[in-house]
Amino acid sequence: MGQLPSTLNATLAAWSESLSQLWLQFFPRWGDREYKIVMVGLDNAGKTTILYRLHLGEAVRTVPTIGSNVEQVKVSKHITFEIWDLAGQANLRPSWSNYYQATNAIIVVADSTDRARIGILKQELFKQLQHEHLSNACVLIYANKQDLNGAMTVPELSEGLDLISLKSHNWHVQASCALTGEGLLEGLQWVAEELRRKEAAPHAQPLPPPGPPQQPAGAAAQQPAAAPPQ
Ligand SMILES: Nc1nc2c(ncn2[C@@H]2O[C@H](COP(=O)(O)OP(=O)(O)OP(=O)(O)O)[C@@H](O)[C@H]2O)c(=O)[nH]1
Ligand SMILES: [Mg+2]
Repeated sequence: MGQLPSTLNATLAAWSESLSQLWLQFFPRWGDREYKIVMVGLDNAGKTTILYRLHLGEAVRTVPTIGSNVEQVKVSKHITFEIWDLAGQANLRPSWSNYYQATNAIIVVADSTDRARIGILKQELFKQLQHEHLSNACVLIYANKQDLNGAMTVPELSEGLDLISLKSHNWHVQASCALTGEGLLEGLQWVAEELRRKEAAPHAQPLPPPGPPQQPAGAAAQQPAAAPPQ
């Protein structure tokens, strides 16, 4: 059999690629899906430790984050989360909203031993959830540092954050220890289930389409995956 001319070959390949992209767009359950998650919380809560525990499977040494870290975490065969870890220091919190566009879920990390600042975390939580780009996001709260003496239990933390009055968003509190990884995947599985449930709902608001990661306005330069966390 004769060979197809190379231009025809290239055209056929391009068509085939476009068709498969179109297919994935209309039948996303049959293709891979990527969702954007933003992780916030006060300084020293354990956000960066959580991100790298999930991404690398080990506890890394951290320094306080200035800017952000972002990594991909695969939660199932077809679902990948792009998780943004933001800086928790008080003067850096105003930058959080620069990252919210097209966010599917927000993770709030609490240092469960930090009883003194639970009121500040509550204020931040309720303030952030008023942001228009988070109106359709579900909320996972990690009650982190459960390995430490005096850590608030999940009911104690829920009360401290007054979650009973949080009606605008679906939320879930997950006990966790970032050093061992305990509870981290369970939390992400809740998020995955929430997103699946929303997509399956007959009148679900459309989720932002999967696509290349967006560089948030004003975001700090990203580190390569292998660089040590900030
Ligand atoms: N015992 C214990 N220590 C933890 C846990 N998670 C994080 N840490 C420690 O808490 C400290 C702060 O952790 P980070 O991950 O840097 O905190 P962060 O929330 O990213 O802080 P910022 O970047 O300043 O917002 C580090 O010394 C971590 O090792 C945990 O589950 N248990
Ligand atoms: Mg950090």
